Amino acid sequence: MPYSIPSATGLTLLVPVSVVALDIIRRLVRSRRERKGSPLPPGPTPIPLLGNVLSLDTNEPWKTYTEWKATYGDVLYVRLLDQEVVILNSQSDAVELLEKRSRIYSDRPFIATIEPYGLKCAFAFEGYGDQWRLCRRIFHQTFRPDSALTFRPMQLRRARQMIVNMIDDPDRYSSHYSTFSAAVALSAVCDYEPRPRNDPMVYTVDRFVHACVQAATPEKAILVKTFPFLLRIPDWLPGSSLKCEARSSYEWATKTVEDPYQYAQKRMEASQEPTVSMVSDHIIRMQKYDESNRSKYETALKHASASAIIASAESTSSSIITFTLAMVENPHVWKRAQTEIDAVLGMDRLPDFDDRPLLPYVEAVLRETLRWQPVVPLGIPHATSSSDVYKGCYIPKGAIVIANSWAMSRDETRYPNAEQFVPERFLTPDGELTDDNPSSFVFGFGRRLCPGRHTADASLWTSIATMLATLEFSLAKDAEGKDIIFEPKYVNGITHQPAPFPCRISPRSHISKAFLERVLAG
Ligand code: HEM
Repeated sequence: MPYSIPSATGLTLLVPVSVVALDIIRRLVRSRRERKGSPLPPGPTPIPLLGNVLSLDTNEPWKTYTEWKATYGDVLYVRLLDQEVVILNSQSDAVELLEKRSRIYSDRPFIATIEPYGLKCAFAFEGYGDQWRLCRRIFHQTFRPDSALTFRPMQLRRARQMIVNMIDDPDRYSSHYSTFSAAVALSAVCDYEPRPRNDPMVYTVDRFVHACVQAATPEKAILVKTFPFLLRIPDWLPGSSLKCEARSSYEWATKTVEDPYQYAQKRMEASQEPTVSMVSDHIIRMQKYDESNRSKYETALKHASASAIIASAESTSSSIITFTLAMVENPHVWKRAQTEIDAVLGMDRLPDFDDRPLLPYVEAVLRETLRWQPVVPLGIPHATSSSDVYKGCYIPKGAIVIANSWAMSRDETRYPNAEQFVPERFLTPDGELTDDNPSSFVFGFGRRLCPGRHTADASLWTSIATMLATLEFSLAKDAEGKDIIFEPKYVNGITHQPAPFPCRISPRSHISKAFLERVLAG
């Protein structure tokens, strides 16, 4: 065979690949030494260096992990290059480890895309330390259950405003959901009232979320982790698209952090009256700190505010899109919900939070929406801060630990025909609600449990109940009046939501824009 001199490109690739390979071997040897013979949890056989990367569906990894559950069980171990990952497929194991042993399981892993995509501003990705604690404390003061109750009138008003927008421009339903979801957070964070449509602050948040959300998973970060130079190559070289995407995401992140903060600051300066919002409350508290602590506090406040805005905008609107898809596919569900609503409320008023206990079927629709397509199917990955032994298996220090909500939602013994949208599964034969609530797994576990869940629950209930009371959902029609049948597609990343689909959303016969405007006015 003729001897060939490696090309410049070959050499350029050879160096980083060799460094990565040596690092993987070094870590694997160290991990084996530390285990002292204890087995790792069962899992698919990894191939040298790459581990299980090639057997994984990186677009919907939750499905692969759920399939592997059938062979390897509820707690399984996979390796993605050198990264050790433990998947928890059952709620009981997630509670056992992430809640009962939360001292070990509350860190976050290094994900190579977080920093370059500007996601460092979200404390959801912050390691388990003082900065995270401060952000979470600031966040909690605004979003804890009793404070979150004060948002309810605003949530009702925004949900009703959303219906006016839907009647005006039903085809842009997804944009109306984004406006509603961001409006709730922006109001709590900086007392900002977005315009009903085309609001600049909502636009910024939307752009940032779209730019970063698909990149922020350990499975998708593999490329950047393996070839970090991809973030440094010149714009004109092939392969620079990733760097450009990251740069654009970073720019939107900066605006998402700064704009709400500056808005609140300016309002405080301009207003004679004290303004009430997360940012203004903490700007006042901050005055008592010295210069260096104040700067730390200011960063934490900005991160707590950005986290609320990003998390609320993305997860709430994804859930409402999921609900819409379920209604279009299952018209008998919205019809049954409307019968319940009309019987309790009559036809001349809209649902209020006081009606909630009287509407068990609407509640079951909300629970089934959360279960059917969990919007954060793998939660946000946890990481171990020390090694552990669970059910006789060794869990390494630094392992990523994932609570697979998707697998929990597909548990056929708990949810028969799990792929179907069946709210009745949450009702007894007498029509009472059962004790089963998917909120017990879709919001995560332990010290990292979603701190926005009370606000999320109220936003989702009010939007779903108001939509059910006022709208009808059906398939869109083509030019010849035939139903447009479609196969749902999903946009996947750290979240999972239906991609836009054709549908017809129209007001019920007794609902008009004038009626809604009267309700809003009065
Ligand atoms: C349907 C709606 C929502 C779902 C399904 C959801 C789900 C989750 C999940 C699974 C986590 C990770 C928990 C863990 O690590 O174990 C999380 C974290 C978080 N969520 Fe939510 N969430 C929702 C809405 C919201 C809203 C509306 C807000 C803000 C108001 C919010 C703020 C946060 C924050 C700040 C974290 C990071 C917590 C930390 O790392 O300490 N979420 N959420």
